[in-house]
Amino acid sequence: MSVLEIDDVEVTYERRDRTRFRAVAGASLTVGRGEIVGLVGESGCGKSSLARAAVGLVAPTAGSVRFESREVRPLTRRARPSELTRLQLVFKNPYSSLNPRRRIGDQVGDAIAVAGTESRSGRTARVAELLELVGLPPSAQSRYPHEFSGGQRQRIAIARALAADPSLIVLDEPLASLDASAQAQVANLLLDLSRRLSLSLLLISHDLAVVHHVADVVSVMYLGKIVESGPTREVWEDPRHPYTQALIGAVPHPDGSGTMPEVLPGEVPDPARPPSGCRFHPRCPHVMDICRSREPPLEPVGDDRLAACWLRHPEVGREMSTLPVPAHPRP
Ligand SMILES: Nc1ncnc2c1ncn2[C@@H]1O[C@H](COP(=O)(O)OP(=O)(O)OP(=O)(O)O)[C@@H](O)[C@H]1O
Repeated sequence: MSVLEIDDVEVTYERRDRTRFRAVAGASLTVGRGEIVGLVGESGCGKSSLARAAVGLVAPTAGSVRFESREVRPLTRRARPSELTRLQLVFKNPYSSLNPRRRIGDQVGDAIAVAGTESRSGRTARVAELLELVGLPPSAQSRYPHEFSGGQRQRIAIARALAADPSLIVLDEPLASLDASAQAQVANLLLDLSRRLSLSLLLISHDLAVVHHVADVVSVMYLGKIVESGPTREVWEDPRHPYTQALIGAVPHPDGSGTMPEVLPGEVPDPARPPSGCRFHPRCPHVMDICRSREPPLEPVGDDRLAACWLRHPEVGREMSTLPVPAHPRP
């Protein structure tokens, strides 16, 4: 059963010069109960915008979002609707979401009080329990945010999200500001929490290696669209979209030898002026004529797998086995 259903969502912004553009141009994804779904793509592809639509922080201009079978309506200035308590968001920068002048115990306690998941008398014990769940000692309660490392602050942010007894946490680049060892620890913590609490996670990251380590299923986003999705292991082993191939090719090797030579030329185009046809065509090493004029549909390319690429289209594409797949690090 799905916890979150994002159906053909569009998110439109307006620039200062009044031009409107779609940062999310019709994206769908689902998160099953206890499942970890990764959403990957370069910076500017619309991942955060989709995440904000998923939790009701921005109103989609088209499409719908359902959480636990109920429509997610954009939040107003009033309190967060109670049906959204079990849907939590953890932001990119854990420091900015913590109050520097309040002790950690009080901040986690506040989150419990807001969610109403524990009576006043049971709150202190619950704070200690939540901190323990994220691997912090009870003594952390009496300390202030600046006394913690980036990885510990992210753990505190996760503890606050857990205070609401969520069924789903959306994490927007939770590891981006951390060093490699803290990244690995927090990634393992997320895996562990998801399993122990049957917690669903939507993990947003520009780093496919992180998603490969943690997520059961992955969706790859490019310039506002999902271009590939499927079980993470299969996508990692056998990517069907040239963009996914390039992202995998750009993952640094574990031996520290750095990224492969330029596999993804250029940058993500301005979403206000998306390329015609397939949005990826100006950067695609396999571009064909049709790619410049017609947008490829997101279609099944095997069990539980989807890709939006003319190369995969039975009537248009070549056989996928003829495509070179870049070497990538083995887990
Ligand atoms: N509030 C906003 N107003 C106008 N444009 C915005 C706004 N938020 C994001 N954008 C633009 O929308 C596009 C998608 O941004 P978004 O943050 O969703 O992408 P992303 O893939 O999460 O990238 P990043 O990791 O850099 O945040 C970008 O071109 C960005 O500049």
